Amino acid sequence: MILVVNAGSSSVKCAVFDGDLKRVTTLKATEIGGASRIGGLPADLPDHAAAIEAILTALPVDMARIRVAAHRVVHGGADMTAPVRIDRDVRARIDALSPLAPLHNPVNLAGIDAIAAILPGLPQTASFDTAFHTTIPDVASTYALPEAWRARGLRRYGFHGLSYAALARSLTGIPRLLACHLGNGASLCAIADGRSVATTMGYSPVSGLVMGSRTGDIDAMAVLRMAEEAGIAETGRILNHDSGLTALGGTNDMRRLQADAPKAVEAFIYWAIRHAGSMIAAMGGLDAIAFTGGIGENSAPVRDAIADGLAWAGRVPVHIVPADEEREIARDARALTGPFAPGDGTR
Ligand SMILES: Nc1ncnc2c1ncn2[C@@H]1O[C@H](COP(=O)(O)OP(=O)(O)O)[C@@H](O)[C@H]1O
Ligand SMILES: CC(=O)OP(=O)(O)O
Ligand SMILES: [Mg+2]
Repeated sequence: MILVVNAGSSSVKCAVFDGDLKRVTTLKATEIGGASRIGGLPADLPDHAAAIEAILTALPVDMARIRVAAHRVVHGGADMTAPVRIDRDVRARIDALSPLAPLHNPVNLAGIDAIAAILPGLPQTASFDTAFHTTIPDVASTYALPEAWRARGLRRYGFHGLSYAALARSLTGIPRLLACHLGNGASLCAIADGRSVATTMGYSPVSGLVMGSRTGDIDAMAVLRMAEEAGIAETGRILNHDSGLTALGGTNDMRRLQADAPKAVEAFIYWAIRHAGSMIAAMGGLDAIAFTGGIGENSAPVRDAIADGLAWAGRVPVHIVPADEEREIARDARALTGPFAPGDGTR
């Protein structure tokens, strides 16, 4: 069986799949380091390592039958564009990319290290959120910076790729699909004939849409002004943790915002529509819209407002697709570790 670890900034979702990619079980820890819960019940989880240990203890699965642990890693940089077996070199490269995805790569590594400590010797794989976007043409991924800076890897990468890959796998035959991953992190992707051709996030997951706690697009000079006054580290923290819906409406919880903070919801919807126009232009039109992620799957008012704001592009079918990053990660791990023999369970 395959153990999938999807570590987010404040949550960890673990899922177990069998060799046919059938989901055997799932367990999620939320609000790690705060009012933590596992499977909805209160639990004391000071950090991600504690959360993973508690999840593995609680999972109704014989750990001896786990053959590989497969991780979501948000930033793979310019080099890691396909799923890989994790070794010391890969671990170091994921670590080196942490400044580019400060809410994500460090907790992805915490997951990898926790598994190595709890299940020593178990093979581990990484699937990257950036990988789906390698099909984006250079014209769209290039920042207009001097060559010396572009050579250092400053370019648009794009994220939520595991979610988009799963979505594109389930919605086939759509020439120009606008995919909207609206969760705590939020992005849009122009998917033409199943391939990413444009996306709203860039060098890091901070750009594009207004998000739960990230600014979305902001003028580079405004960032420099902030860095001058607050310092680089504090500015990074503000842009990633204190901004977005949290800054405009006092919380990153869309349910509470819908009840209490209409201006914040309006900003979220307004920028989703504005950026969607850019995605539609990149595809030369629109044939369908797909929503996924916690907001995309659950908030009909947000979905309807975005679809209404795009009526000028034609009334097109709207799909709601449950985000299934975990199965995509399990699929990658299975491909890396080879076919599972019938009855194969031991390491
Ligand atoms: N019924 C709902 N209506 C509106 N928003 C919802 C609903 N359920 C969940 N959400 C929102 O989904 C967001 C979290 O999305 P999710 O994809 O679970 O996050 P993450 O990016 O951390 O995986 C939160 O803003 C939450 O309030
Ligand atoms: C890349 C990213 O933004 O992920 P999440 O939505 O899980 O924060
Ligand atoms: Mg998410």
